[in-house]
Amino acid sequence: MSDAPAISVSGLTKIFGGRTVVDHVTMDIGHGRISGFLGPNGSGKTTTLRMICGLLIPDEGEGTVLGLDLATCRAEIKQKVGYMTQRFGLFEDLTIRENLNFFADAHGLDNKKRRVTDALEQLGLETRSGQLAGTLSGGWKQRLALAACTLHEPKILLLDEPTAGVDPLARREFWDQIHRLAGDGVTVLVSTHYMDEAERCHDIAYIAYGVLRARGTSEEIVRDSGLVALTGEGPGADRLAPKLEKRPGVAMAAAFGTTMHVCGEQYDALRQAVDDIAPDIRWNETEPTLEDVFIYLMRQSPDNSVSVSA
Ligand SMILES: Nc1ncnc2c1ncn2[C@@H]1O[C@H](COP(=O)(O)OP(=O)(O)OP(=O)(O)O)[C@@H](O)[C@H]1O
Repeated sequence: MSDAPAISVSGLTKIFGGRTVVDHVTMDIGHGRISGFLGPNGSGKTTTLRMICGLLIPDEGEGTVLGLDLATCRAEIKQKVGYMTQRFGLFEDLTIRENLNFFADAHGLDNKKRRVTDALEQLGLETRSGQLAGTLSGGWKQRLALAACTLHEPKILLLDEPTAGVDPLARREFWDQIHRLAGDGVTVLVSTHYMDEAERCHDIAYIAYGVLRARGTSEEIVRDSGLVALTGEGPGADRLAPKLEKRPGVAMAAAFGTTMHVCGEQYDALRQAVDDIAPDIRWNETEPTLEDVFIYLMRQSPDNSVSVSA
């Protein structure tokens, strides 16, 4: 395996109708890494994934995927990458096995029988291979979709919100599967809105309205944010958010159960604000969460997702 990153893009940009929806995104992803791709709706995650897998041509920027040039090798890249789109299309009135056979044929794969049998075994679906895909639960559908887009044994997997709307146990099992694939050397870039999933990634890229705002492990992202946080406990603590958010020094305030969680850029200013507003509440310093950082970054980023015409 070469030392070069599995995915390396620089200045990747996409413009739709005069609006820059991906704005000079630069990132590297190492082989066998699981990178989480997070950001508000409409921030350019899908568009970036499509450029990386060769489906969309960037308006600016360059990159390589498995050493192949994005500008000149799009056809080869498409063959080496597995891309699971949002609402990946399974045929509901075909059985599990028939769906897998279909995707194997669509890719023109050799050894179809072996590939489909292996996929069924990895999924634990051998005994149910004759079941109609339409009768599977949401979690199993997503696992079948993952099997369909890994039949050609891609070295890179791009997953676009693969577990949206799936229950926690099924999401956990799906992620076990992703970790197994990464253990076999597959590189994964996966978009998600779930914080628990972000924490299961080796590292994270956070994009807000086209601009990459943070990159690193979850610890690095929290540390680099420079945020500080306090948690308050006591009578009425959970109702203080509206008052606290108006105070200078308070970037965010939110109730968690009966406690109040506040964040700011400077400890002294944050402490002053909470002591002024709620001196009877017990305030303790806590670690900001990844979610705090993402909401903070999102609020600081100009929302370009709605075009305003004169
Ligand atoms: N083919 C297209 N033509 C015009 N605008 C587009 C096209 N595809 C995407 N967009 C716009 O580009 C922006 C980025 O969309 P994209 O789907 O990449 O965001 P996203 O981060 O994946 O969002 P979500 O989290 O909601 O899936 C959005 O404002 C979207 O409306």
